[in-house]
Order: sequence, then C-alpha cells, then structure tokens
Amino acid sequence: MILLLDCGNTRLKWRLMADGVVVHDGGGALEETVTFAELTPYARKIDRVAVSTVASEQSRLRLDESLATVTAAPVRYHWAEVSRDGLRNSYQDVAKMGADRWHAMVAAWVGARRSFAVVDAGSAVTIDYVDGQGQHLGGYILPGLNMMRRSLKLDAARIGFEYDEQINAAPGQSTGECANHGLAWLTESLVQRLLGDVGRLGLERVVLTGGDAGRFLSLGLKAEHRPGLVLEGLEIVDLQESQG
Ligand SMILES: Nc1ncnc2c1ncn2[C@@H]1O[C@H](COP(=O)(O)OP(=O)(O)O)[C@@H](O)[C@H]1O
Ligand SMILES: CC(C)(COP(=O)(O)O)[C@@H](O)C(=O)NCCC(=O)O
Ligand SMILES: [K+]
Repeated sequence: MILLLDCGNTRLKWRLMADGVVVHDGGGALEETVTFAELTPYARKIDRVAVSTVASEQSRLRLDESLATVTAAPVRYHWAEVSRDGLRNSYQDVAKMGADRWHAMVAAWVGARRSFAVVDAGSAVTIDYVDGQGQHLGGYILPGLNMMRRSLKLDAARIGFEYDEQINAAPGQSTGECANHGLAWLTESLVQRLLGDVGRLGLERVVLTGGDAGRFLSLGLKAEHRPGLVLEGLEIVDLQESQG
C-alpha cells in the first residue's frame, strides 16, 4: 500500500492506495498533532509514503515524527518539477513553486492532455493556466477566505463581524453584511475574470479543488470539482518515480 499526503497550510489530507484503488481517505487540521490513529489497522501494509507539502519546515519535521509512529516505510517528498509527462513548468526556479500547485497541474494534465485552468481554493487561492501543448502559461496566488476574514478583523479597528457562511454578494447594509458580502462579491468577481481569461486564452476546461471550492461553485464557477486533485497528481508522480 502507498500512503499519499497533501500537507497544506491549513489542513493535512491523506489517502491510502492499494494497487491504484483508494482504500482510505482522511485528513485533519495541520496544527493538531496528527496521530494517523485511523491508519493503524493498515500500518503494516504501508510500503512507502509520498508527501506533497507546502507547510513550514517545522511542520514537515513534525510530520516525519508522526509518520514514524505509524510506519517504518520510507517517506519520500515530491516537489515541483521542471516537467512531467509533457507538462512544462514556466518557473525559472521550480523549487520556489508550491508542490501542491505542481501536483494539481499534473493531475489535471495527465490522462487528458488538454488545456485547462486549475483553481485551488485553500489557505491561499492559486490559479494556474496550462495550454494544449502542456506549457504552463503562469498563474496567480491570492489570499484565501480565512486569510481575508482575519485581515479585515485584525487590521481594521472598527470592523468587527461574525463570519457568515451564507453566500450573498448583494450590497451590504451593516458592517457584517458589508464584510461577508464583500468577500462573496470579490470571489464572484474573481470567477468572472477567470472565465474571461479562460475564453481569451482558449482554455478547454476549468478544474477546481481546495477546501473552499464550494464557494467558487456557488458564486458561478463552472468547473470539474476534484477534491483530491493534489493527491491524484502526487500519486502519478510517485508511481512514475517508483517505476524508474
Ligand atoms: N474541515 C475543515 N477544516 C478547516 N478548514 C476547512 C474544512 N473544510 C473546509 N475548510 C475550508 O477550507 C480551507 C482550507 O482548504 P484546504 O484546501 O484544506 O487548505 P490547504 O490546502 O491550504 O491546507 C479553509 O480556509 C476553510 O475555509
Ligand atoms: C500558494 C501556496 C501557499 C498555496 O498553498 P495552500 O493554500 O494549499 O496552503 C503554496 O502553493 C505555496 O507555498 N507556494 C509557494 C510559492 C509559489 O508557488 O510561487
Ligand atoms: K492546497
């Protein structure tokens, strides 16, 4: 069995695979000491662990320690690459690109080999464009929902409001409405610009992942919603690397 881990800045998502079949999906908040207790029944069958991480080095070391309590299997970290299977990175220094962005692009590219935009609505929101020849055209990094909520609350003295999960982009008529509706209005505007870019660049599809994907769908984004996209890309890379 292979244990795949997608470690973001908010949540750790994991997936246990056996011969290409998903045996177990799990996850939890990054700051909790991840125990992987639910993996114990499978621990002895784990042959290797593959990790895609964008968290801090401290989190990475803590993850190594947690994993060592579950399995003695080798742990391999996979980072962003120059190219993979015809997909080509536009970064001059690929080591600087978040592994999650690269693995999301690998998953969207391999098996389809058609142009796309990929949106990962996580702690930060990332958007990447890839043309029909597999060339990464570039992308964007934006603050995620909770980042924006926190900065409004912490950086503006008179903006106190309760988060409202209800999505409404109509003009607000109170501080809470102006803040909550403002965040929805901003995402709705982002969706419109994204769809404009997709049309202008002639991209054939939009692939969406991340914990806040539902908000993008509610605010008008038409996309293939693939919650495990990063894990899917990590699995492709790990398999190709293990086959040498
Ligand atoms: N169970 C959850 N715990 C924390 N955040 C969640 C959860 N489910 C959805 N979210 C939302 O998803 C976002 C984190 O998405 P995720 O893609 O897991 O982030 P990352 O990959 O950056 O760790 C949070 O900002 C939050 O709004
Ligand atoms: C932009 C990100 C923080 C998004 O990660 P996440 O929201 O999943 O925690 C991550 O892709 C990252 O750390 N990128 C490094 C900078 C770059 O990609 O250029
Ligand atoms: K992510």
